[in-house]
Amino acid sequence: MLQLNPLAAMVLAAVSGLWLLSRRRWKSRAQGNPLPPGPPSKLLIGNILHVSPKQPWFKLYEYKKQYGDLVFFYGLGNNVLVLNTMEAVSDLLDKRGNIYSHRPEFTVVGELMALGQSMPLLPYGNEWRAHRKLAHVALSPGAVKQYHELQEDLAALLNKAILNKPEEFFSHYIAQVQLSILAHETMDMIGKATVPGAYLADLIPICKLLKHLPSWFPFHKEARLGRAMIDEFVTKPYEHVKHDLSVGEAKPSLTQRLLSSEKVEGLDNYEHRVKWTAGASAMYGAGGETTYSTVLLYIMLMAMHPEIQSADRLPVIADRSQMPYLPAVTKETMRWHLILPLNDVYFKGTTVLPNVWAIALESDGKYDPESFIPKRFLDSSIQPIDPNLYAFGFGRRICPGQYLAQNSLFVIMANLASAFDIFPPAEGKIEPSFGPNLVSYPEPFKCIIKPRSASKATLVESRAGQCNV
Ligand code: HEM
Repeated sequence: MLQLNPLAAMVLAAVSGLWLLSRRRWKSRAQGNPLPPGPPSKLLIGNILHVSPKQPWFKLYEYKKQYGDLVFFYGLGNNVLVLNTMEAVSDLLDKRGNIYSHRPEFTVVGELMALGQSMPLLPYGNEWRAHRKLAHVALSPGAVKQYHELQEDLAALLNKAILNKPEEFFSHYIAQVQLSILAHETMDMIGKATVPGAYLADLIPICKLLKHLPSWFPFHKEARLGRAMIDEFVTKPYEHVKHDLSVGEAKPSLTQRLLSSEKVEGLDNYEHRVKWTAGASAMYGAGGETTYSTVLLYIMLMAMHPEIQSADRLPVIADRSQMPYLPAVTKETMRWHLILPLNDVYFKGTTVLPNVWAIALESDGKYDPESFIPKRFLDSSIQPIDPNLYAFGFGRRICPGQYLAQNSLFVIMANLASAFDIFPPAEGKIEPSFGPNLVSYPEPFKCIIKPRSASKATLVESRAGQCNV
């Protein structure tokens, strides 16, 4: 009898499986079944390879122009449905959120590195619900008020750091939110590993079997390292807050809020869940990546458009309703470059991808969609879609940190706008470019940041002196 070694058997099983799956789709199209259109396909590999794993949003935007509101990709055991309009996204992900709220499985980062226990990767179900309940306690619109003072202090300290060393603006914010080297490296590793298709085992379902290969295979080594980094990243800050609570010195934070408030009713395994909810939030947003990259993007856009900056005192979060121009600048910053351009859900074998990039670039009928023009959000003759409706995701998976993030963005941007003028670099000009990770933040760039006046500089110094952090 023919003896196959395990690897050859897996490869054979993979190829046969793919061939069968691909034939089914191929036949379905040939029989006129109503699959949405997509780029031309080939037997065995379908058309999935038209979705590049590197910054796929650019190509997907082109496909929208070519194939319309819904575009379908398949092959190598994957089905991907791309939704290109707000209507399509809202029909599926908001109105039918009960079925479109699963996540695709990530074998390497989710299972082998154990990140699958964090909220963003948890499947839709009881464990995920428990994490969302906890997140709601700490991050609901009412709960985030308790962080106002802290956020205002952090914005004031950022202003001071920039005043003292304006040329180091790129790293101040990281220092500000106390992202240690470990956190930064872990975030970078997670950011790379969670881009769809980063590992073969995630791109080709049958390759999930690769996880059964002996532990000396190189990708197992990489996974073990990743697992240890993630574990330390989640456990260390948690233990730190627990210690501070025990000696009565804990500062406001998600973990502090959840450990010091009444336990949420009906939740067992409380500490483990708190640790992972706070850890996941740290990883996904509060850790800084999302807010940090939006702030960097804002500085970059201000340097490219110095004509639109002005303000005359250091603002607080309560000022938001009296400052209509700044929210317009914030919205336009979020629209002009989405820092989380991919967020997908999973339903019965199909990954559903709201193409937020294409939605952001949808024409408002008046202003060029690719240009940075904040006044589009103040012009009553048009109704551009508010980026807050798509930048934070959709349906039941919508970002639980959005209220905290909106406050952070407002207070940081308002403080920067009030204290500094931001100009392009003395030599050359800024050519915007962005990293390839899940959070797509600006690549380092140079600009000139100067205090508006000597009195502004004094105000920045004295406000920073009153901080409690
Ligand atoms: C500008 C800042 C932010 C942006 C643009 C943003 C955007 C998003 C988006 C688009 C999603 C949905 C992702 C998906 O469906 O795959 C998401 C999910 C999430 N965000 Fe945020 N976020 C921001 C800040 C924050 C903050 C400050 C926190 C926590 C304090 C946070 C915690 C989370 C968590 C835990 C999830 C996963 C939710 C789930 O899967 O149920 N985010 N965010």
